[in-house]
Amino acid sequence: MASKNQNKPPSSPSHSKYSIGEVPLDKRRRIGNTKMPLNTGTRMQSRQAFSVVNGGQDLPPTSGPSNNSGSESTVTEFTKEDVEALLNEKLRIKNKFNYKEKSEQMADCIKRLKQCVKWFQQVEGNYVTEQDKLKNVLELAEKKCNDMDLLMKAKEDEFNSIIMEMGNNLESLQEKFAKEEHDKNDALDSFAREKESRLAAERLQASLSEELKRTQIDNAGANQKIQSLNDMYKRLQEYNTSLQQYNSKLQSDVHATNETLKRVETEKAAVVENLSTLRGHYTSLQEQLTSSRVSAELSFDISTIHTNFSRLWPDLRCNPAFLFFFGGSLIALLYHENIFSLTYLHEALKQKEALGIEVACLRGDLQQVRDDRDHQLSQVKALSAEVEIYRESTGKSAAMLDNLHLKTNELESTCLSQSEKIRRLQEQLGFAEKKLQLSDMSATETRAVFEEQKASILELQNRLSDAESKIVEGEKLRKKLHNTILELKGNIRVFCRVRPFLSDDEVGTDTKVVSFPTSTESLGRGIDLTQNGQKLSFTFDKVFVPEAAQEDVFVEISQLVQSALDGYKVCIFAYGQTGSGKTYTMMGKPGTPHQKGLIPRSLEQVFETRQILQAQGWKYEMQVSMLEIYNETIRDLLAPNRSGFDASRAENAGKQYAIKHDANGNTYVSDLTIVDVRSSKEVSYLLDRAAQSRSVSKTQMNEQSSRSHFVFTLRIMGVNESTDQQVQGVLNLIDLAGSERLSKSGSTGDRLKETQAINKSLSSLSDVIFSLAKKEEHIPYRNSKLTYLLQVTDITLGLPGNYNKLSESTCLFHGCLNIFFPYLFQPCLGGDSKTLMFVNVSPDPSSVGESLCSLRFAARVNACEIGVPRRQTNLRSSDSRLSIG
Ligand SMILES: Nc1ncnc2c1ncn2[C@@H]1O[C@H](COP(=O)(O)OP(=O)(O)OP(=O)(O)O)[C@@H](O)[C@H]1O
Repeated sequence: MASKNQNKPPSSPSHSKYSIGEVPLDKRRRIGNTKMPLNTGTRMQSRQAFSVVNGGQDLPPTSGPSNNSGSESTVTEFTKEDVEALLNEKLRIKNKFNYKEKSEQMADCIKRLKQCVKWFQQVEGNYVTEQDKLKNVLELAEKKCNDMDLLMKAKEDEFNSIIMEMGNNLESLQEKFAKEEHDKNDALDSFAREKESRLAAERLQASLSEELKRTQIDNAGANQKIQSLNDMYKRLQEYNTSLQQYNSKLQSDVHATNETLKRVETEKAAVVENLSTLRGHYTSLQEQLTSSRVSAELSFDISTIHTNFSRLWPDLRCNPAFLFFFGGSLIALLYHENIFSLTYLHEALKQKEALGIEVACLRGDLQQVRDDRDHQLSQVKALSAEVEIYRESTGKSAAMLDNLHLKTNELESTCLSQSEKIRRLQEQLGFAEKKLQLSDMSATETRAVFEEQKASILELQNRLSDAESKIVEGEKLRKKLHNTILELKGNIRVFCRVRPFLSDDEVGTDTKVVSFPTSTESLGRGIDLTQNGQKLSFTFDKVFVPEAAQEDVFVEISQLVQSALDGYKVCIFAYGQTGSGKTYTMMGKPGTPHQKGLIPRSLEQVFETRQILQAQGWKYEMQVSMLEIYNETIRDLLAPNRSGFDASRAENAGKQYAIKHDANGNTYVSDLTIVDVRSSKEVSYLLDRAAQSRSVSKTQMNEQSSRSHFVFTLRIMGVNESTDQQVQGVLNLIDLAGSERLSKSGSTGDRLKETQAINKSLSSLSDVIFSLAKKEEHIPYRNSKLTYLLQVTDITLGLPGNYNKLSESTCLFHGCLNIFFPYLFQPCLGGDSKTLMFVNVSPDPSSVGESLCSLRFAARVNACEIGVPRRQTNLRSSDSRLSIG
């Protein structure tokens, strides 16, 4: 700028000249916008002074007002031309020997030179004050920055605790919600059951009512039947009674008839006896008559007797006793009065006739009696038959009666049972109605409880959504803070890890080459290396002592892994001498889960966090690729049927695995296998496969030395359904091949070639990093496959819109399907990525030289700033295509 001004014509001093106080103005603005005070009045004055010095020829008249003119304390400003003019000024003396004029001119010149020196001193003083001020400002800014850092940490802790609390709240709310849901379901179930039972009870009630009606009708019919049966029974009883009365009458008649019959029999017997006696008497009397016909007088008497007798006869002839008595008396009389009977013979004959008549009468009577008797007997027989019939009919009627009784009893019992049944049914109906009422009440209660629960669920859901939105907000804030902190820490960070002594290391050496400072400032961050008695100190972001466990190391990088899920490109690589523990740090020790390295732990965290973020609406898709760079050749470690080192060569012979560019300037590796993964187990399986395929061999320094750079890439694509946000993060985990000195390794042949390739690529890596740090225009990424790949490690799909196609096809053969697609890559090292370098160091004194080289390299990397990380987020576009970061 100064030279530019020098070329301008002196006629326009306002353009060509500038005040020295103004020159650093731009600079000052750059430093901190703190303006130096410009004394315009003083400047004008000095210009006037100069015009005086220059004889008023060079400078135009000042346009501004002149302040403090003539003041001794004012300082005149000088331009470069002024100074040069002053220095080149020659004395204009006409007379060489006019010493007075000469001395005057010289004094004037000295005066102006003094003014110039004074002005320079003042400018310098201004610079010093400005510098001090700037220093103060810088200190203040640093202090502010530190305060901010502390504040950020405190805020982060606070937010972490809030997030945890919210997480706990969410969990408890979710539990509560689940419980409420469960209760609600129970209530709904019981409500449905109650409803069902109510319906069943109603159905039962209806059927019971119908049955009751039927039974009532049956009952009415049965009652009518009973009534009619009762009537019939009564009638039958009456009939029975009448039959019994008739029977008893008949029996009494039979009895009376039997009595009469007996009496008649007795009378008959007596009459028969009398008759026989009378016959005897008659015979004797006939004899007597024959003999005593003589006596006529007797006839008279007999006739008298006969007359008397006849007179009496109508009264007595019906009396058998009289007849008997009369006959006997008569016979006795006749007998006793035999002597006198002749007299009365006639009368006797008359009497005899009368008796004959009487006998005839008696016979008639007897016949009559006999007839009566026969009649009576027939009557008795008829009665007996009737009785018999009656008895039979009585028996029948009894049977009928019994039947009737039985039937009545049956009917009564049926009636009773039906009454009982009706009673029971009525009871059941009452119960059912009560139950119905109860179930109605409980249904109402359940409904009320259900409504309450619904309200509380709604409230809980609202609270849950509030809590969720708070969590989302908190999560956003956490991410922001987390990434601000990471950015403040620097986007390339260096961790140093010292491995423990191994059995193969030099033992018995008294000198410990690696030590760790214990001062508060360097604790956990410093490492001292002693070489040839000289202690060299290094400071990194973190230094892990040999005793540090894998878990301790992972804790320190877990936040970086989280960044990959938040949509950042993250690159973690292990650098160091061969056998210093790079593979152990990245992969861990196979077969010992507690010694697993950062890669498996990172994947576990990624998948665990994915699970947690799912609750916030995030859905992630992950893709994995693994490759190695061996002797400047890319090898696909997930290529199909790749089981061993040699096999891979044959298998992948046809594959290009070339890093290419497309028309958009994107770079991709062709033919690389990408596998969709859904769990850390799947990735572990792939890692095992890759480990088996890696180029490993025994060296003097390491039993199992990795002869290649191993690049593990996990591409994370996240979509938040609720916020329509998308993130694309990349996690690159790289186990570099170990650096080694050719002299020390003693490699020859293929091993020598390997070692040379490794060393070349590592030196290219350091070149790239330092070029980035220096912000050079040209970054020599292309000097090695490793740097070219690190520049382009963010694997994305080559063809927009192919993602869905790939997902579909990979899902079909999910697991270990190999798909040969071109994949795009974006800058990883530098650009907008977050990079962490592990420098692995061996404590072995024989490796001190190598360790020093590694630490120096790491220290230089630590001092670099290689870009500002940028998060790859998008709002989902309508065609749901994932954007490429
Ligand atoms: N922190 C550690 N704790 C226990 N053992 C370790 C640790 N670091 C490394 N080792 C052991 O040291 C040996 C060499 O480690 P490793 O193979 O990881 O080195 P490397 O740097 O990967 O070597 P190379 O570059 O040759 O592959 C292994 O046997 C490993 O188990």
